[in-house]
Parts: sequence; C-alpha cells; structure tokens
Amino acid sequence: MKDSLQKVIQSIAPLNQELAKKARHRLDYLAKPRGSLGRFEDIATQIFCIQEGQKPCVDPTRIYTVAADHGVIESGVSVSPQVITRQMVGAFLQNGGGINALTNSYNIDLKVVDAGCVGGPFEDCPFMLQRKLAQGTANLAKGPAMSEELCLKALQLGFALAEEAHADGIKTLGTGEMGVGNTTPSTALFSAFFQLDPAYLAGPGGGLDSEGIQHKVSVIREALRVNASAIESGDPLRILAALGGIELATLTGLILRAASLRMLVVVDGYISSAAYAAAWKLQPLVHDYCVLSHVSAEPGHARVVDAMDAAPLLNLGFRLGEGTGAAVAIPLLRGAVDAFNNMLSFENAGVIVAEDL
Ligand SMILES: Cc1cc2ncn([C@H]3O[C@H](COP(=O)(O)O)[C@@H](O)[C@H]3O)c2cc1C
Ligand SMILES: O=C(O)c1cccnc1
Repeated sequence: MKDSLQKVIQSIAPLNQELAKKARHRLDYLAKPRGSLGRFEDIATQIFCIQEGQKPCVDPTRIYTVAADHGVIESGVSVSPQVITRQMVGAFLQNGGGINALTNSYNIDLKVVDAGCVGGPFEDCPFMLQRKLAQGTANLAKGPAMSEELCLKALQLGFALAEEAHADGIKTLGTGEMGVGNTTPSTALFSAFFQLDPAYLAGPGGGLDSEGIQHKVSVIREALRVNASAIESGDPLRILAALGGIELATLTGLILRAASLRMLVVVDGYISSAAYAAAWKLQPLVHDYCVLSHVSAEPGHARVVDAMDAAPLLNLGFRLGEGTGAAVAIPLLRGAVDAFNNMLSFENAGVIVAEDL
C-alpha cells in the first residue's frame, strides 16, 4: 500500500514554466492594463499550465464532502455530540445542508462520502458514497488516532475518489468534510507540521467558549506528547496517522491523486487545509495544483496559511467547513478563465496601446 502512495507522489509533475510565460504573454495583450485582473491572472495562468496549454476550463466541477468520526470527542473538545456528524450527513442527503444550498446555487456536482462515521450505512441516495473504512478513529490524546494501515486505506480512498472524478470528466475538485471534533486533529497536525504551539492555533471550532478552547489546547498538548515518537520521526505519513482523521487522510489522498491527474483542487477552510498540509508535506508540488478558497474565521487559519506560503482567495468570515468556501470560490475561477478566453486583445479590440503611439 505504501508503494501506491510513493507512485502517486512521484507522478506529480512540476508545472511547465514556458506555458506560464505564454499565458502571461496572452494576458498582457488583452484589452486592459497589464496585471489589472490581479489574482484572476494568476488563476488563469495556473489552470492553463495544469491543463497543459489547452484552452483553460473549470467545468465540470465536483465537491467531495467526506464524513468521519473522531475518538477524541470523548475528551470534551467540541460543543457538539458525536451524533451530529450522522445527523448532518442525513441533512446533506435531504439536500438541506449549507453545502447543498451552495453547490446547487453554483451548479457544482456534490458527492457525500461516508469514510468513517460511527454506526451503520446511510440510506441510499444518488450522491451518497458508502465507503466506510472504520467506526471513527481512536482518541489521539491517548495514542495514535489511526494505524498506519487505516491511514493508507484512507489515502487510497482519496485516490479512488479523484480517479472516479477524472473518469467522469471533472476538471476541478473541491474538498469538504463533516466530522464533529475535527478541528482538534486539524490543529494537532498543524502544530506538529509547523512546530507551532496549539495555544497559538486552537479556536472555537463549532462554538467553544474561551474555557472550552483552553481545555482543547490541553487535550492537543497531550496528543502531541503521547504521539511524540511519530512527530519526531518527521514522516508525514506517520504524523497523519497519529494525529489525523479518516476524512482528513481521505482528502490528503484526494489532493495528491488529483494533482497527479492534473486536476485543479479548491481547498476549503481550516480543516481541509490540514489535509492539504499533509499532502504538501508529502509532496510540495501539490501547491501548484491547489487554490485555497478562503481564510477561515478559525483564528489559527491565517497563521498556518502563512506557514504554507499560501494565499486564500476570499475572507468571508466562514467557519462551517463542509466544502462551503470551496463552493463559493468556484464561480471566481470560472470568471478568471472566461476573462482569459473571451477578452479581446488590444489589436482585435482596436485599442491603441500607449507605447505604440
Ligand atoms: C451542526 C453542525 C454542522 C456543521 N457542518 C460543519 N461543521 C464543522 O464543525 C465541525 C468541527 O468543529 P468542532 O471541532 O468544534 O466539532 C466539523 O464537523 C466541521 O465540518 C459543523 C458543525 C456543526 C455543529
Ligand atoms: O474553516 C473550517 O473548515 C471550519 C472551522 C470551524 C468549524 N468547522 C470548519
């Protein structure tokens, strides 16, 4: 199983800088001052390179909202009980979650994945994927959250999801998650990967008060202590297994495989960024295939995006997860490629460039 991870990691190619020059050249000759479409120009260039110089396109798009439970919930790290994970998946299946409203609004395909929810299978539904790998994780404050084997299985589930999307002709993938308690493993991963104090990162998640946040910090400190040997190994796979979650490792696999299949990935907020951080530690080239949709209202997010040299597109005060930020960013990507593809050049528009006078 480790071999397939190595294979995916090695098959991610750097973007061709000659193509980036070509895209910049085109953008410079469109009927606008150079660089005046700012980040849209970067996005169009990135997509042009990912798609190897084809006319860039964003659609069709899909968001995978991956659900799983977390043993650490028994340590009192969330305002919500574990059963909310299941109930929210039930709400998604009735088209009633935040992610449903936004994917419907923006015409994005949604797939909800049970990767590790406690309990039995969910009701059948055309956009539900029943891929349960385990009944949640173990409590990371007491030992590793996952065995390396379970973590590899989750990575492989992520590979399969990216492959299925690719086979369906999807060009852009978004990440989403649902798992009560998952800001705790996310914060633990960020602390371990970037040597940051959990007190500097931990926030309210689903709604903890300041006392609750302090308790969460102490639980994360304990998780870092009991999993010190994995952290000291510096091996991102061991760290992800020890401190992560099933949905997080699935999203890590999805990001890696999507990059190797040359798909653009829109990474949602704080929690999805923890999956991205693991992918980035395993293969820094994923940076070139990903866009971070927004900076989460979870206060640690701005701090870790700095550590990853990433620049989220939006700041909307979102702190929901589920893929909602990714959904909101997708129309912006469409606008960026439409400007690239559809604007006239100075010459075709009959506009005289100052330097030609
Ligand atoms: C009703 C409800 C819907 C959600 N949808 C996403 N999350 C978000 O909050 C959870 C993480 O926060 P914490 O670590 O504090 O539990 C995750 O499930 C995340 O997706 C929700 C949380 C709740 C309560
Ligand atoms: O930004 C997120 O992903 C987030 C933050 C808090 C709670 N749930 C999700």
